[in-house]
Parts: sequence; structure tokens; C-alpha cells
Amino acid sequence: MASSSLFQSSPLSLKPQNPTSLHPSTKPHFATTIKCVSTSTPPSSSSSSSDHPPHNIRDEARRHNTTHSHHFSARYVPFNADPSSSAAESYSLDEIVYRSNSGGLLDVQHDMAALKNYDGKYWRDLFDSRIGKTTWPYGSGVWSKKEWVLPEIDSDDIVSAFEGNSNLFWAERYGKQFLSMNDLWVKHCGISHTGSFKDLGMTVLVSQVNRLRKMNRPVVGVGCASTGDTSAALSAYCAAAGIPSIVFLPANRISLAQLVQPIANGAFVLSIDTDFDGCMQLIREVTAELPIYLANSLNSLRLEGQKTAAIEILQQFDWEVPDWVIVPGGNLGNIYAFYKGFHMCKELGLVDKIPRLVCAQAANANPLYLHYKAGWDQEFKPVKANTTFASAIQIGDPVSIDRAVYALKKSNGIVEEASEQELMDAMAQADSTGMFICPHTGVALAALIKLRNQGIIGTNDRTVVVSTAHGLKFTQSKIDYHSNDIKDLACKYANPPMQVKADFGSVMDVLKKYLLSKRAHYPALQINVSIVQETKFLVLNALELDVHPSFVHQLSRPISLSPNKVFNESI
Ligand SMILES: N[C@@H](CCOP(=O)(O)O)C(=O)O
Repeated sequence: MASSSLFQSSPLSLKPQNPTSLHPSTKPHFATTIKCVSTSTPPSSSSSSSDHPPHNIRDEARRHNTTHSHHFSARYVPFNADPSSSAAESYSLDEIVYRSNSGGLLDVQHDMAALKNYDGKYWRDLFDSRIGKTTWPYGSGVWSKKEWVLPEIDSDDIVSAFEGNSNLFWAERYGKQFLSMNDLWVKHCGISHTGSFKDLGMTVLVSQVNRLRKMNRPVVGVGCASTGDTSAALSAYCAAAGIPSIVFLPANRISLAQLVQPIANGAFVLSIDTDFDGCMQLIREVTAELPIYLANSLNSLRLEGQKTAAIEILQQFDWEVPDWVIVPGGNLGNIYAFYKGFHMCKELGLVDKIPRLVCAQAANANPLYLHYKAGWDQEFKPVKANTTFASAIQIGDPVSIDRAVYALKKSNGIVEEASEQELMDAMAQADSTGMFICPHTGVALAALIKLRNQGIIGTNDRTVVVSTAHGLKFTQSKIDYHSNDIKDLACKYANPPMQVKADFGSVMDVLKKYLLSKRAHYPALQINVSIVQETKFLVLNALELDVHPSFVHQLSRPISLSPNKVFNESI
């Protein structure tokens, strides 16, 4: 691939591969009356005070937040703990803890009783009122749900790039043409600050780190193991806050675009000669020894941000619940995050049900799929993940396996897998309808194709595919595919560029062939195209037409047009 010499010669040898203030009895109707101010951090010297006018959105937020009381709180508890016994073990979010006493996962547990003091309509209205504003910090899709994310953090400590609020679009042509579906949607989480859904979790984690550092907790830097997207997000948010970031990357296993992100953001980048699972093991050991805060989704704070994508989907459908949501799965935090977001909306009365979840894995890295196929009953067995074009989910020993199994069981979920051929073809087909998706989204679409073929997902089922990253991070896989240059893969939908001599006749010849090949798509329209080479004009006669009258008029007489005019007006 076209990696630059900078990276090839680097000693790192990173060669890229292929309201809170209101008493319940005074429930407001409008969100703007909600106050959210911390007492933990004094205003900075540059902040506005009563005798100085505000001059930025942080100052503006401080100025309006002159009253303070927290009605909401959250804490760490052992994941899936018996609610009656959870009081036995819990931790403040200001503690640095990633695992329970028994070594199991933790979860952020919100004070649901306090949140339930407000009804579903209240929360819907509150969240809706914050969309499309630049008010700090609610301009962020994550922090617009602050009371459900990190209720106790001072807005002043938040590190945000106004992430979230990502596009949810109707995949009309792809759905109809390839799946006979009328109601297929793509939640494009890749349209985000660093190009992936990881921004949603990272704004929360880095904000909490920012708070911990202000509290003089021993956090010198923040570190993660990554297949590319997590490191990009971590490095960007840390850089924005002036916090050192350290990233462990599996050498030669991430895309060039992903590699350059932490490098450019000033992270300390370690290229390690192992796979992601090896890097993950190392970062866990290192963060147990050094004052480096762990940013992987083993850290349950991350999922509090990621769950907001699920709430957004409901919000974007005006609080109607889709039938299915399909999420690509690697380290498996995200599938649980989606479940948690949907479940909170149901428990707090914003909606009355949750969607069925599908987790889609690459067949080359499919430990969850194998576990599901075994009926969940057997003990989970990690696998050695093989190389896959879906490199960000090339993970054999996912840290959130227990969370994923829980989410899928609770949502009557399904796990599907996709071969390299299936995921690359699905990506190419989707791209041919204008999507330009990442290979992981290709995995999700390939899973959808299978579930459609099996009749599990119906033609009118409202289905959301979660697109986890931007396709521009994965151009090399697309270049390889469209160059028909992948060993053991039939690149059926390759669309390589045509080399043409720089003369009018050659260009016209290839264009004529191209247009004739496209005529099959318009059977009712028979156009007799003759090229008058000498005069370099086209003459078109319309013979049989079944098209809009204006088009008939345009073509019903012989016309002489310059080539540009022909292409602009008739084709
Ligand atoms: N796909 C991830 C792998 C790390 O997983 P996380 O759940 O800890 O973020 C990446 O992009 O690095």
C-alpha cells in the first residue's frame, strides 16, 4: 500500500496493513431551567464573574449555572450484580478501579430511583431541547444526556468536541436493490470528530480523567491498546485537554489513516510485535504498575458515552423503537452499550420496548459467534484472531464478552458472522449506492443479508445498521478490492479506473461503450447515438421513449450538441 517512507523508516516500524438542581416537586417543562454546576472546581481566573461579561461558551455556562444541587449520582458496581447485594461492593467514580473484587467486570450504576422522579416525557423533552445548540456542554450528543452519563461531573471539567448527534440516514437504494427492504437505516457513527464511534466513550473517559487530575489523583497519562480507532479517539481528546496519551498498537495491523491519527495528535505511540489481544494484555499489566489510566472499554466509563448512540437512534425516530439494530462486534463493549442505552430508555419510560440486537463478527475473528452457536452454555473460549479486512474487530479474546452475552440474551439477540468475501462484497455493493462504508459496516451488512435470506428480518422491518467508522480510514482495502488484487477473493464488484489515451476519439470511444452498457438499465429508452467525429458533435435521435414529456421533447428531434451539453442534458 501507499505508506510513506516516514512510517516505513521509523524506528517504530509501524507499517500499516492492508437538572440536576430541581426538586422533583418542581418539575420543569423545559430543559433550559435545569442547572448543572459543580462546586468541586473553582472558576478559573479567566472565567467570567458577575462583574465581567462572558466571552466563551464555558464562561457562558458558568454564568448561567449559579445554583447548584445534584439530584443524580452514579457509582461503579460489579457487572450484573444481584441488585439486593450490590450495596456490598461499590465504588465512587472518582476511584481508579477497573475490576470488581472477584476480578469481574464493573458497570456504572445510576441512581435509577432519582432519575425515575421524572417521567419519560420529561426526559424526552429535555433531550430534544438540547439538540442543535452550541450551549456548553449540551452541544455534544453525549453530554446532552449528561444526567444519564456522568451526572456529577462539573461541566467545566468536560473535554468535548461536540461529538455524537451523528447522522441516521435512510439507505433507500441499498435497501431496495440488494435486500428488498423499505425501512433500512444506517447510523453513521463514523461521521465524528476522529472518524469513529469511539469518540462517544472517549469524551466521557477523558473528562473524568481531567477531573481526577484536578483532584490531584495519580494519573500522569492515559493509555490504551488499540486496533486503530480507540487510539485515534484517545489521543485526540487527551491532546485537547493537554493530557499525555500512550497507545499500544499491534505492528502492521492497522490502517495508515488510523496510524497517523495518534502520531499527529502527539501521543506516545508504541508499535508492538503482537496482535491486539497481546497489546491488551500488556496495557492491563502496565496500568496496574504505573500511573497510567486505562482507556479501553474494560473501563466501564467508556460505555456510558457509547450508550448515547442508542438513545440518539430513538430520538431520531421521534422515540419510535426500530425492530432491529445490527452492531459489528470485536472487543464487544459496544453491543452492551447499545443494550444499556435502549434499556435505560425503557426503564425510565421514554419508550415501551427495546429492539432486537444483532452482533456481527468477521468469521476470521468470531469467538462470540462460536459461543452463541454452542448455545451459550459451554464455557467461553477465546480464539486466535486471523487477519481480516475488518481489522478494527480482529480480536480473539474480547474483554466485554460477559457484557455482550448479557445484552444479547436480554434483547432476544442474534450473532452472525461474515467471511472476507461476504464483507468485502457487501461493502462494495453499499459503496456503489453512495455509502463509502468501513469494512466493519460491511460485516454488519453481510450479516443483515444472511438474516434477510433466512427470513428472520422481514422486508418491512425497521432495521438500523450501526456504521462504526468512516470509510476514509480504510481506503487501502477498497483500493485492493477495486484493483482486483486480493488473493483468494473474487472481487465481483470491482470498478477499476480505465486508462485512456489523451485524445478526443479515445475518450469518446470508451464513453460510447460505457453509455451503451448503461442503456440496459433504461430498457424503455432506446437512443441511437452516432458520433460525427469530424465535427466533434453528437447527434441523438430518440426512437422509443417512455419517459417524462420534457425529455421526449428534448430528444424527439435530431439535435446537435457539444459533448458537454449531451452529457449534461441527456444522460
Ligand atoms: N476496535 C478497538 C479495539 C479496542 O477496543 P475498546 O473496546 O477497548 O475500545 C479499537 O479501535 O482500538
